[in-house]
Amino acid sequence: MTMLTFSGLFTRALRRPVLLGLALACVAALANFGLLFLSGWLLAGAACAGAAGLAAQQAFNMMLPATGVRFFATLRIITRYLERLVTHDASLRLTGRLRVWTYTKLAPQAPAGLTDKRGGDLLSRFVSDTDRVGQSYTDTFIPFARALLCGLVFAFIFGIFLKNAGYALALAMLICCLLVPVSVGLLSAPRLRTLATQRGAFQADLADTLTGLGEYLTLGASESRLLALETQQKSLQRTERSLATLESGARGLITLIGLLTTLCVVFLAMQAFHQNILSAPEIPMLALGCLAAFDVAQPLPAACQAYTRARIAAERLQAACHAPPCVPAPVTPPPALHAPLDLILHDVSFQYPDSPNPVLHHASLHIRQGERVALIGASGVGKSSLISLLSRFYPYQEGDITLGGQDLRAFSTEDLAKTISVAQQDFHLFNGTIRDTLLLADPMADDARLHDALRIVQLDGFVQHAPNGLDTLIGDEGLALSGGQARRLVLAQALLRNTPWLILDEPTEGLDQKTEYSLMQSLISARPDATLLCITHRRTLIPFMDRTLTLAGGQICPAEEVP
Ligand SMILES: Nc1ncnc2c1ncn2[C@@H]1O[C@H](COP(=O)(O)OP(=O)(O)OP(=O)(O)O)[C@@H](O)[C@H]1O
Repeated sequence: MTMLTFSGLFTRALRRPVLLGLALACVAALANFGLLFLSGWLLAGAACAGAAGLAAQQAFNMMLPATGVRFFATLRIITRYLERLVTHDASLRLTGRLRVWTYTKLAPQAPAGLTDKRGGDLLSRFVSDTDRVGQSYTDTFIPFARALLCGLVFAFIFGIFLKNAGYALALAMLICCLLVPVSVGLLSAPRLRTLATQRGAFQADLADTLTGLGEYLTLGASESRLLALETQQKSLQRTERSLATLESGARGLITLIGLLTTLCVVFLAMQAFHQNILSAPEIPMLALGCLAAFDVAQPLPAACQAYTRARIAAERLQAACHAPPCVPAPVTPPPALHAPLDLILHDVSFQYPDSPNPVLHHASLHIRQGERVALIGASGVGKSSLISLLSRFYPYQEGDITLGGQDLRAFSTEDLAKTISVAQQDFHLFNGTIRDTLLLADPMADDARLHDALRIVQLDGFVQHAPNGLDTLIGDEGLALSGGQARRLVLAQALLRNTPWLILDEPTEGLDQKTEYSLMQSLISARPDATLLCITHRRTLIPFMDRTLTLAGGQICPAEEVP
């Protein structure tokens, strides 16, 4: 069912290249058959003429069949090349479309809908599963369609020369093209399901291990982790070996059936020769043609396994992509925002999906445009969760939130990002240079603007002394930076976005008091008009704010009112 869904999605656009690929594959197979068929006749005919004396030698026309052999040999090479070109191009394009489709389904689920999914497994679905589904036409449809179409033609040609040989070939082809591959497919299916689960778990564990290698080393757990990965790798190899054994066993069986059929054809041809129905050169012609005919059946066991692999991959993709976004996308374009861009929460209640405890419980709040507000509260009370609500990462269950008088539900995360810049507490930095990191926030910013943002967050000195200035690499997750430097780089990104609202979650965590003071001073003088919501545990930031609110027990109230 899931494969059909994907077929419906993609075949229309790719029907032409897939059909062209199939036509080329059939021509290549027929050319291969013609080559051996004619070569058998030519060799035997030339030998017979040679043995029959000078007159027979001179009467034997070598030129025409030799030209035919050359023609088939050339045709086989050219059509095989073109078939690969066309089918690989089609399958790469299909994989590309599938990856775009997967992305468009996964992206709206982020971040809330992806918290229960493992990064390595998701990556494996995104890369390997899309690949398998994308290649299903070239790996499955084309080999099967070619085998059935060409099988019919081969049997028909044999039937022209010798009816019984045609029937024998048709029966053997039917066994090799349907019975053997389908049996392999059925026997492989449970193993392929196990393999998909094992591979997903292995890739997820491997990704986690590589990400947390430092932690494993410092915790002294690296050896046990490597041992666990090795055990997983071994069981993966065992499953793969059993699949390879099944596939090669089936290929062996097809070869055996091909040889037995050839013997049968030779036997029938000998009888026909004695009855003067066939000439002597036609016996090796039919024998070699019979061997060539089975070439199209050889890839079918692997094709059946490829089909099951693709079906499982399609199911895995559907499973990852089918979930609706945690926050439904607005159905109409976002309304225009007009000043004043006040933020008002009225009686808002929120709890995480599958969590019994509400984080916000009938909470209310009013922040006027241009205000600077600190939000404090005990750890785990829900301060960062409030940011997630304002970024539309999660839906709130009760109450209303408005920005500039407009309901927040009318905006998507991307719409809101045009008005609100957020520097998260748990940020992510991509591996790249300082310049790349900053340009993510404002791709049009010139060096002067980048340096200006770095100056405000007190990083200009560091960048000036860095070996490559703005082109210094920051490493994975900013590993080449200190915690405070990485946090300030994220702050610089938020500033570069130049939005009227700034929400900063613990912006000065990890900074000494002097740097913290300079940073806040230059931030406020650079953006005196910005509305600032600053979540902090640090009392040192409070003098920079107009007022302080406290979040406690799911409610937000002025700090002075907290008992
Ligand atoms: N994605 C999530 N799914 C379920 N529960 C969550 C999720 N994120 C946070 N929580 C829970 O929600 C509560 C509030 O967490 P939150 O991170 O908002 O607290 P906080 O006030 O920002 O804490 P801190 O000051 O330590 O950063 C916590 O009990 C936390 O366990």
